[in-house]
Amino acid sequence: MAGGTEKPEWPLQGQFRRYKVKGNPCDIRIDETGFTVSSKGDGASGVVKQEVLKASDLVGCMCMKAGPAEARTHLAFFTIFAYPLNDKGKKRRRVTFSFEVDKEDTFEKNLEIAETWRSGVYRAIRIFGTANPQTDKSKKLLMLINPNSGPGKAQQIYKKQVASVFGEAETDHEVIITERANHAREIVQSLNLAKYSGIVILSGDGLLFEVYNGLFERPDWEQAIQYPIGMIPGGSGNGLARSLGQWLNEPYLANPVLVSTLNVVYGHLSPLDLAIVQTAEGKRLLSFLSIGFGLISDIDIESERLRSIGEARFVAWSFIRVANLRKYPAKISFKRAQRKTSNQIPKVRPPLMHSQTFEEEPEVASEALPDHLPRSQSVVQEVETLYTEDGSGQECGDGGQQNHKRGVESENESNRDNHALTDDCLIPDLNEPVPEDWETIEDNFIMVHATYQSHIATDAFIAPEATPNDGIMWIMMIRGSTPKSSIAKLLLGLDGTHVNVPGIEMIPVVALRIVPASSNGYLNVDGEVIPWGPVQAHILPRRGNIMTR
Ligand SMILES: Nc1ncnc2c1ncn2[C@@H]1O[C@H](COP(=O)(O)OP(=O)(O)OP(=O)(O)O)[C@@H](O)[C@H]1O
Repeated sequence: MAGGTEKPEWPLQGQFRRYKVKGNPCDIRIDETGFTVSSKGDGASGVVKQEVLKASDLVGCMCMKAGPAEARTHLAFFTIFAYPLNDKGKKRRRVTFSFEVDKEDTFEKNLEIAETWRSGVYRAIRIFGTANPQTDKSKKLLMLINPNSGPGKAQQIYKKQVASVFGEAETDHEVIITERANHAREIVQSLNLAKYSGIVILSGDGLLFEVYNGLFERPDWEQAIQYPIGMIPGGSGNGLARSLGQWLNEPYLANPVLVSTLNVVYGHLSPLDLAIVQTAEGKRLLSFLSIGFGLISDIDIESERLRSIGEARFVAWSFIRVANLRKYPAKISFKRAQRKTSNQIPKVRPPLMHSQTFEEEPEVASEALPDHLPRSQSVVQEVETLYTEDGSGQECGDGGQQNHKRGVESENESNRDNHALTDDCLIPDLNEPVPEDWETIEDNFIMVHATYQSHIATDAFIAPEATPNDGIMWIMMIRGSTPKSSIAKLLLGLDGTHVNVPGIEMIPVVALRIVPASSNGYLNVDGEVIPWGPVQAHILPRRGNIMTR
């Protein structure tokens, strides 16, 4: 066994003293289920306290040497990092365990033992994850940060929250701060995808829309859109990150950034539904969130002027818009999905399993930790300096001077129609009549919004039954005849209960055509405006790959 006892391999068991914690040495063990530490109290009764961290809550392990204050220079140390749920399952918290390795006379030999434990921790993490494909850990991630997203805090979020978890998890990555609208799109259009294990967005949904459309515009788009994507919320519209939290039954709201960062460091890939949108000009766009017009779209677009207040902008603008309801004459056609019925209360998911910890871990403050050893691979990023793609350093804060630009009308002149799709066989061209098995509703509408994710924003739980990969677009439809009281109820709580409010129709579909009959309005795809006019979308079930736990 590691730690001075014989058998090296698996599971690892040993006895070590905890760094800077008084008391007897602890028995520790790492196996497929995770990490267990048993500590015996003083005295004859010697109550044994056991704590268990599930493998799925472990993120990494670091080996260290003694700091300058430590006289026993032959010691080595290892620290295990984990993010278990708290006892009520309402939040994830950081837990560290640091151990001294004092089995041998020399630092080098003790370090070897510490390294065995480090490998054991990563083995436990990997074994837990074998059921799902994972991102290729031998390559680095490309992280794109929009310094102007939402209230402009994305770089701060990276420095203060994301970089430390990436360091603990040895998640090698390269950061690019986007310099202007469409920068991310241009980067991914010509990116050597083989160089990276995936792309992580630290921003709002708008930057992911750019990335997906950059991938969609590549000649190899059919493979490119399957590229692993990670999403860490940093904008004012974070619908996908919130939807993933909902699906995974994570306590997302307690710490959205941590929960989403953990999705990235685990790097399991889950299939993600995407949709192809065809506009009247013959353009095709790739969408991962929603398409619609009317009330919610208007609120999303018009509240843009309040973006400095972050996600609260949607609520604030709702009050203004509901007082001045607009109605839009239009023809809505759709192919109904076979598998779901509409307007149901969502099923409650089983609670997550907890790691078994008896008390809040007395966290070892990072300054109290021994010195980190330089690692063989360059895996811990310097937090102060972010790296551009060519490797030249770029100080945080450089990239925020560009104006935030909305809309995709003019941005992609070169959007050539190279998407001769097998999937297009499903649906006719936009200027052809819809097939006979489609349904059509012609009316005045307060809104029509089709979403493939449960949330289109943190507070907008539009489609309670939607999961990221069920192959369904949920149309939420409100007709002009719906009483204002129903609309008010809806906007007071887009919390999933709205599906039972009279006048709110939820229709599961796989394809949708919108033909507006009014001269103007906002057509919204993933929070971006596209030109007002006929448009249709169809689902590409499970075509994307999103990083999840
Ligand atoms: N450096 C930059 N300066 C200005 N705009 C940028 C920059 N980088 C990216 N953008 C643009 O900002 C848009 C919105 O970004 P994002 O979605 O990340 O933030 P958001 O606050 O959530 O925005 P939204 O208003 O779309 O919800 C992106 O579509 C992108 O085109």
